[in-house]
Amino acid sequence: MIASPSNALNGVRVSRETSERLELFAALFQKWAKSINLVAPSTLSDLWQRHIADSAQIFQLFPGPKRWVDLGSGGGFPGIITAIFLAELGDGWVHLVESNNKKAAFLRVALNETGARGSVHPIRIEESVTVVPECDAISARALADLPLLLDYCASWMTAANKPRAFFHKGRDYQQEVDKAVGRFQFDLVKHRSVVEPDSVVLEIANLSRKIQ
Ligand SMILES: C[S@@+](CC[C@H](N)C(=O)[O-])C[C@H]1O[C@@H](n2cnc3c(N)ncnc32)[C@H](O)[C@@H]1O
Repeated sequence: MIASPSNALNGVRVSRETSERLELFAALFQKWAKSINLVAPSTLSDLWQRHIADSAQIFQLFPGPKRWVDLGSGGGFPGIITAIFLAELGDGWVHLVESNNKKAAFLRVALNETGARGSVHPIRIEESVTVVPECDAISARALADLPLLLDYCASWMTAANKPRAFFHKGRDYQQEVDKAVGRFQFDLVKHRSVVEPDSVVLEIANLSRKIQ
């Protein structure tokens, strides 16, 4: 095992193969970001820390082969990074749901060129449950507030296999949790972000809707 290319993965050790895939993805991302707005341009100079390391922590929280759904994947965070980690294991799969056609095209190229394990669904999240009927884990970053995320995920998360969800959230996450508990019951683990001191990753399991 070697350190990541720029030592920017906050102590996460990755194999040479994964490191090379991440580097390839970073180069593709920089190239495409010039013509498509994949992330806020002001964050491009900090791609490794702000986006790749931030995304890598999701797979570290729930490692191993799994069927993932990444909602609103945008430029691939965290879905493509999870799919790159899975490539080394040769098992597991990430379904990337992204309704913007240009971003979906980029995601396809990124999967093909890095050999990551996933597929792109250029559709609305609201339609994706019929396309991806079962999963073990769900991720989403910078997509919606927690109540709406739980609405998006409810069909998967109330299935018998009880998937878990992992959501990046900023410092105001508690207000979103308070709003969500009005409508849902769930188990919650707050993981402090390894990248942003005030941010967290919310891990949610055993979701059910409260009877109103
Ligand atoms: C703010 S971006 C975040 C992208 C990425 N997750 C990240 O953290 O960089 C939100 C993305 O979700 C997509 N999106 C928003 N609502 C959606 C929906 N209902 N169905 C599918 N994609 C959606 C947008 O096109 C956009 O690319």
